[in-house]
Amino acid sequence: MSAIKIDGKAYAERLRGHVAQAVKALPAQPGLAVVLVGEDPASQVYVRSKAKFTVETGMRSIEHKLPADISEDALVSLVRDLNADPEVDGILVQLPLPKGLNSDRVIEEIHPDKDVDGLTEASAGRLSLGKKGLRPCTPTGCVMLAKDTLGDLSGKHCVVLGRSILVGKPAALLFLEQNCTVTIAHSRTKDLASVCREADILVPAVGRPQMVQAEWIKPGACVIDVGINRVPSQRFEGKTRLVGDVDYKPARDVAGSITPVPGGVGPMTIACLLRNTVIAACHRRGWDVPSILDF
Ligand SMILES: NC(=O)C1=CN([C@@H]2O[C@H](COP(=O)(O)OP(=O)(O)OC[C@H]3O[C@@H](n4cnc5c(N)ncnc54)[C@H](OP(=O)(O)O)[C@@H]3O)[C@@H](O)[C@H]2O)C=CC1
Ligand SMILES: Nc1nc(=O)c2c([nH]1)NC[C@@H]1CN(c3ccc(C(=O)N[C@@H](CCC(=O)O)C(=O)O)cc3)C=[N+]21
Repeated sequence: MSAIKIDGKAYAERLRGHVAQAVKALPAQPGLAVVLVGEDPASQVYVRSKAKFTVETGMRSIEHKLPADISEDALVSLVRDLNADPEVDGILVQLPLPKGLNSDRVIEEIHPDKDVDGLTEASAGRLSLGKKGLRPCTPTGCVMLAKDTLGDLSGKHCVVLGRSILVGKPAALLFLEQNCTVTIAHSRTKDLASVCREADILVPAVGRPQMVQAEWIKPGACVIDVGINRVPSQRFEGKTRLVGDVDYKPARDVAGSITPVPGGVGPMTIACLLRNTVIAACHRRGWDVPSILDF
């Protein structure tokens, strides 16, 4: 039996359609500011597609591209200007920042009401306390795909592999919010294979190409592969290709459902960012959040 392929690309397209519909019904156009520091090629690709989809869904995209040698104070002062700008509803500072810039300090400057990445202390605190707030995009995308595939997640055992601030830790909290029984595994976990094999929902977010083997997967489990790893292509010399943290082909024979890479969680991250921008705009400007954005 081959696993159901969870089509994150199609789900993300649908979600962007809902965002566009929501935006049309608003009294004014939300704006998303993206700050890119330096010339990292992967970051440039992401920022370009964020801007493209922001415009496609009817919102305003405000892009700030800054040289890698910008001072931390200048960057902080840009974030403060964006906080004060009434036309800006969401602020995203693309990570990682070039060496020498303290990303903690810069992120902490973002006003929590505009924190569409969900990375400030205020947003993280609200998530961990179960209060309303902006939730991190990639973990939200993971929950959406799992719910779309499995329905109610109550009582399911979810194993999150990785505990980063951007992905693993918030993913664990969001699956907990769905009443899952959650295990967080990481580099010090003993016998990863057996821990993973307990999972009804397995969420690898480690950044190690094809680390998760078919034998680590409980037959029938739902696998949400967050990893995005660029490796040399075997077919074309000098070219690269994207692979996840899961050894996809053999895993397909064991899992009940699985996200591909590319075309899985990646596109969901951007769609959730757009959704967060609408939610932020509604909260800030005193509008009701359109119910079409519920999931
Ligand atoms: N699809 C998307 O939209 C996104 C994808 N990503 C991708 O997700 C992956 C993870 O990203 P991110 O969380 O930022 O990465 P980090 O490097 O910040 O975190 C990796 C986590 O994996 C754990 N880990 C590393 N090696 C092992 C190992 N051998 N065994 C067990 N655990 C291990 C680390 O454990 P410890 O804490 O103990 O060191 C850490 O908690 C990357 O491939 C990244 O590209 C990231 C963001 C968005
Ligand atoms: N402040 C901040 N917030 C982030 O959310 C953030 C960040 N910094 N830095 C980098 C990571 C990574 N990330 C991705 C977004 C989209 C895809 C994506 O769309 N991937 C496509 C493929 C894209 C390709 O072909 O390269 C897919 O998986 O199908 C991947 C990864 C967001 N991140």
